[in-house]
Amino acid sequence: MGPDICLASQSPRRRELLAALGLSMDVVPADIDETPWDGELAQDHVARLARAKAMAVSHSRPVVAADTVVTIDGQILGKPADQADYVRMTAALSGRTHQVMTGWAIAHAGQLHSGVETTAVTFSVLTDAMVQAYWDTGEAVDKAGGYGIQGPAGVWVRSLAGDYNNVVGLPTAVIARALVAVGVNPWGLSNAR
Ligand SMILES: Cc1cn([C@H]2C[C@H](O)[C@@H](COP(=O)(O)OP(=O)(O)OP(=O)(O)O)O2)c(=O)[nH]c1=O
Repeated sequence: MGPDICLASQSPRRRELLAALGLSMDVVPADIDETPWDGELAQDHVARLARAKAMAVSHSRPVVAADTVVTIDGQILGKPADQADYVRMTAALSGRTHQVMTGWAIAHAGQLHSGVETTAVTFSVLTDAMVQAYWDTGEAVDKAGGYGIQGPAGVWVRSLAGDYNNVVGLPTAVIARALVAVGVNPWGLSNAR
């Protein structure tokens, strides 16, 4: 019968989140340009990239893709280019509330289902020592906004509103509902709301 889904992502976090739901999958990363367009809003950006990733992969099973950014003051924070970029990002996030937006898309049988999920995260004030110590762990580089909530940077969080998994990279509750709609349903969920 083959796997339940195809995951169009190189992110180990996304693979783990979907595996934790009990889904089996083929992994076929989609390599697309992730540069925001001039003036592009964060929610439009993540929606566009998630759809592009899902459509870039062809597979007989539903193709799941996502894109995550951190946004604050109208700025899109992707993965830091270098340490100076990371320091700039953490300065913007320190002691304040930012939004983590994940665009998701499921391509199947010529149809595309997609959406954007937002989680609000409030950080404590970050000291220079905290920012340097976290950089030294090496965890900042491949993460939107320069932090991973699931690791040592979890201690920076004062409060969170929304889906925690969405911050890690996939809004699993919403994705599960969308998968049920395309016929993947290992959970016995009905389509009733
Ligand atoms: C904010 C935050 C981001 N992240 C990660 C999730 C994503 O992997 C990454 C954002 O980059 P993305 O471009 O969304 O994903 P990716 O490049 O890792 O994988 P692909 O494009 O193939 O799907 O940041 C965390 O792991 N924890 C966090 O708290």
